[in-house]
Amino acid sequence: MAALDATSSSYNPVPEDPAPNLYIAHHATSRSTTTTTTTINPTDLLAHAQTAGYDLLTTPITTSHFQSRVLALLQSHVQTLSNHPHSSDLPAPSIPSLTPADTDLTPEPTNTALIALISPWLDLGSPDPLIADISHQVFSLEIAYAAFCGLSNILVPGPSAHADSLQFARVVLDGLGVGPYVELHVLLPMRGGEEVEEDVSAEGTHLGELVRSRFLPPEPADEAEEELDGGSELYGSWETWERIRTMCNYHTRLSIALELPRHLPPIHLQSRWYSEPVRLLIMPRTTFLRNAANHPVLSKPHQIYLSQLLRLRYPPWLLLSNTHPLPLPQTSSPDPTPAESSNTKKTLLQNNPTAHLQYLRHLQHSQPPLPPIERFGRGYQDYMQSPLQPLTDNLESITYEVFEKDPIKYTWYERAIALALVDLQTIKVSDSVAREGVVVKVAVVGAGRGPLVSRVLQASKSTGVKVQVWALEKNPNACVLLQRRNANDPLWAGRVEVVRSDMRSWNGPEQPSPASTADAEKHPLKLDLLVSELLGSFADNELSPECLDGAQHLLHPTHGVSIPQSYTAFITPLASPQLYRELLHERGGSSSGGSSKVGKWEVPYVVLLQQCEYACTRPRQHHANELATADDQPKPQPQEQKQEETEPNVQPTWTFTHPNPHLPQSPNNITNTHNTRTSTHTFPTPHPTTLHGLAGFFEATLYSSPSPSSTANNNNKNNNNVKNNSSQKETTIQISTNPLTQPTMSKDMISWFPIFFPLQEPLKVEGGGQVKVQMWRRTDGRGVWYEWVVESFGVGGGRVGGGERGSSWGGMCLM
Ligand SMILES: C[S@@+](CC[C@H](N)C(=O)[O-])C[C@H]1O[C@@H](n2cnc3c(N)ncnc32)[C@H](O)[C@@H]1O
Repeated sequence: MAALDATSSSYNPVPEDPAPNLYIAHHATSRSTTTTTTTINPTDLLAHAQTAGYDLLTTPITTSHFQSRVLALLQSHVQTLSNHPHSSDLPAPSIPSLTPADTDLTPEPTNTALIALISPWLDLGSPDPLIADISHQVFSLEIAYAAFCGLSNILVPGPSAHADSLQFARVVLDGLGVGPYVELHVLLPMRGGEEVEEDVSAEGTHLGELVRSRFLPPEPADEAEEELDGGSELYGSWETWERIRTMCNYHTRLSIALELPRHLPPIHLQSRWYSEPVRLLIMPRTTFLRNAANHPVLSKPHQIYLSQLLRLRYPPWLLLSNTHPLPLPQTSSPDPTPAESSNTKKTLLQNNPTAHLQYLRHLQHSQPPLPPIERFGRGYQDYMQSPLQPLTDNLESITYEVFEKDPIKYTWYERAIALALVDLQTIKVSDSVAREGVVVKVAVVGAGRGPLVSRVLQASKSTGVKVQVWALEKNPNACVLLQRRNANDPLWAGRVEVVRSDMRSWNGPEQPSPASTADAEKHPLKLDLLVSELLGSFADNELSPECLDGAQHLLHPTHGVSIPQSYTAFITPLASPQLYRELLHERGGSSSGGSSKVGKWEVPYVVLLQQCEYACTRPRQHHANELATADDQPKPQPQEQKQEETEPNVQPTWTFTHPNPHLPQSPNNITNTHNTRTSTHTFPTPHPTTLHGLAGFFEATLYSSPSPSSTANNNNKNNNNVKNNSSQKETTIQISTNPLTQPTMSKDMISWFPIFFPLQEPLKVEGGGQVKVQMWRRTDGRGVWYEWVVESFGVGGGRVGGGERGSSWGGMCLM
């Protein structure tokens, strides 16, 4: 069991569902307070923007006066170069410090609501060293002055078409060093080969136009080469970003300002950007359509994408770009005549200066409710926790309390128990032992505070099958509650025998009362049903196999049933720059913040995955457990719609079955080698990507009944995870965290978040290449750990990278 660490003080058990946070900025690419008006400075303009309903405002750092000064300096230098015999030896001119005429910014307390704009006429990453140098100097001056004035969010125009993106990245890295608190947001289009509107509308001379011809890269040699470029162009902008952030070593203060185009790119590319740190989302006027009433609206795909982004733990800020000038207060005029007044109303309707803003506010307040797992895990999205170790540690009551909030798990267990009770009764009745009414002997092993014990008693009541119940728990503190509950809970009514023991050392139920001693002597007391919930996010990672092996001898050898009967772990490659960045920069040397000796790369983490991408997809398949009727299908959530045609390629690793028919007898099983596992996987990778680890899930069969007609099933006609196909004569209750099967097996179950096996080095994979994964479950008889190796292969099959072995040996689960 592994979802929330409930001991965290920020855990809120009854989260409400307020509108998502949405900060909206007014952005004008040509805003220049000195050229449009001499009276309005950025501070006053911000006040007007906030009065109009905006939260934030963008502002240039320097003025057109500064631009003219830099251009004049550059031109004079170029002139000198042309007259100079050794022109290449001359250093680039130094840009003098800013003067009051060069900037309208002054330090003000309200400046935190301003987003500073690096001059769009710079050519950072220019192939011409002179232009690159001048641009770099201006860039540093602007960042330094913005930081001085208290503006910490800075929008940096992305590299121009001919720029060297590594040179650009080098400059950005320097910029991050200029101000210790500034956050740089690099402006990029979603699709490669597209220009952002910002560049198109930049005013004045762009330094890129002044690149000397000898520095321009050669034109593509022939058409074939052009075609080659065109093939990877779709991901071109993302690949530029990938180079920038790799060069900047996943800097925590570096993120993306993404421009949303009028036509969104394919869903796989949308998903890619979704997984990246997009902090600013630029919405030019052209992103909007007009509805029948001539109001600006977003297309359905834009709305869906925005909804996904708004559900993020830190939704991006929206920049409404070049929609309308800010409404400024008018100078007073005499009252209008009725005719004038009517005309004004019409004009306002047609040309409402905040229509786009109002529409976005409307979207903000009409978002669909969050699914239960997101509501439950709010604030924990992409937050990595070390898995629980309920075998070695004794859990707190509050942790059990959080488990017990699951709306699905316990109900599904009760249904499985009811099915098993009915089947076991049938078997025992047919057995000559039971002549005067059958009693099914049930032990809940690892009973915690007793919720599964209650479910056994409830199932007994609903099916009419008599039970004798033991509740075994090794946590002495939980045993106090179990005993108290047995005394006080009317359902328990003193009928439950509480046993404080490790299940592996329990010798089994006591002999029955003297009245039936003769019977007991003939038939040693064995359990009919063993109920446990020892599953971790990767199924077997909390040592359920080892614990249940140790209790297997308690079960009746021919008809004894374990709930769960089996469980399988699943994996898929994951791209998650956020998790990688956090591990790299924000975690100390160890997984638990410093006190433990375990390296932070040496443990798998339990994490509610959100801002990530399942990097390996395949065409959508029909899953065996999906129901035929569309009505029963869960309505797709916005995030799931990206899986309309493709789905994550999630593959099974290994399975454990209980009771294990092949369990070796002592002393062999002391070594535990029968519980080691190995799996090998190949994942075709359709699009270029960079992997940061593996995501793990599980599916468990709680109980699969051979009987087609069961009371439990008839009582639960509405449950959508019951396979009841009379031709197969099977009724199966399953739970799942696998994203492919969870919606049909156990939708809305919240007890388990996925597990994440990190890669210490991000692994690049070509579009059309393959990822090979090997996983091992290993043991030395003292503990259990995992090892994982991920390799990338190119389109031609050659090995591209990877191969380092990840291992959780240092943080192994002790047996
Ligand atoms: C995930 S909790 C489940 C508690 C409860 N059955 C429920 O579903 O809410 C697992 C419980 O098993 C107990 N446990 C784990 N290993 C055990 C062992 N070897 N013997 C007895 N109890 C064990 C833990 O102390 C913990 O209370």
